[in-house]
Amino acid sequence: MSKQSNPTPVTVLTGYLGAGKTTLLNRILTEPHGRRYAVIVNEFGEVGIDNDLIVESDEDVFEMNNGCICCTVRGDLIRIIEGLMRRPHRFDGILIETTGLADPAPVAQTFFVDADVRSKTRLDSIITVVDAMHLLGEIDRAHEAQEQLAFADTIILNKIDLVSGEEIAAVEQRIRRINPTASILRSQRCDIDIASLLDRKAFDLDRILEVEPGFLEEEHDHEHDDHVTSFSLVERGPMDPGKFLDWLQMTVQAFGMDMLRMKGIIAFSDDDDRFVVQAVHMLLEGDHQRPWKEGEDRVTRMVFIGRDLPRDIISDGFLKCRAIRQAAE
Ligand SMILES: Nc1nc2c(ncn2[C@@H]2O[C@H](COP(=O)(O)OP(=O)(O)OP(=O)(O)O)[C@@H](O)[C@H]2O)c(=O)[nH]1
Repeated sequence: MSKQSNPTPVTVLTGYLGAGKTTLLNRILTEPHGRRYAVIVNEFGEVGIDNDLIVESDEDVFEMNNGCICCTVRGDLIRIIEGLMRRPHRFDGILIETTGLADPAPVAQTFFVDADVRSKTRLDSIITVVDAMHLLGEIDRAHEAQEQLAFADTIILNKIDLVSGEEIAAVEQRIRRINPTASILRSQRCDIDIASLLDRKAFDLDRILEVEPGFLEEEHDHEHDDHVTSFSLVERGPMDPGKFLDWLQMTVQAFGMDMLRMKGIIAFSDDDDRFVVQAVHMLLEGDHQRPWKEGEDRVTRMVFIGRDLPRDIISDGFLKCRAIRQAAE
């Protein structure tokens, strides 16, 4: 257990939309590496879904849903960390999962410019997860993805099952143009040695100051890409599984180019299990997750994040997938 005088190590998990951050977080929370973490999760979108996709564990998980961690909620981040520091013996480190659209600079800066936070914590590592299949298609127009790579000391080149050896080499080359020094680990579903990622003193302030000389001085003025927006769909009645899955497949095909990310928890008619759907562009996954709990609201919630997605069309199609109840019911 850490002594109070030792600063608590902080690991920041970043990476563009759908790269595999939650997959990595779930491994960190379940694999036996002998450390306990307090976890801070920030998500983009009005309806919280990420927290439902994180494995249930003994760890304390704090959600920050009221905005982007790198902009409006930084004060919240400081407050959460200060709260955690009042009970330092409950955990060995802090993990922060940022949204896919976060600039990691202001998050990292928090650990240097806030005197109270700086005295009690130590930024240990910035780990950036990369989607080997989609990075090259997005990187030139996604400023945030470039920042995430530039700030990383460790890059996890994930989803190597979806690309060829030559494609992996091309992605690595592109990463190296942005960040020549970070260690790059290849993975499938983030299957890396978790213990080797944690508490490793990898963050190097001197290197960051080379990349961004004003890092410690100014307030970072971060601008998000205005074309990337998000909307949510919520429905309290059950959905028809056949109609819903057909519609979703069609939607992903039709709008996948601009659909950066989709996630949903679906309540199907005549089904006692929650169904989880996720897409990154046209790659769609869906599976039963766990039974609905006693008293849990069986509500369908979906979040779409994309470039100029036609909300009305998607919403209309969604509503047509509601299960029709028999008049006798
Ligand atoms: N084929 C394949 N799919 C993967 C791999 N890693 C993650 N996925 C899938 O990719 C999707 C996104 O993974 P997440 O871990 O939720 O990604 P994220 O970075 O947390 O996504 P955000 O919600 O945008 O923050 C999910 O459907 C995962 O099951 C991989 O190595 N190979």
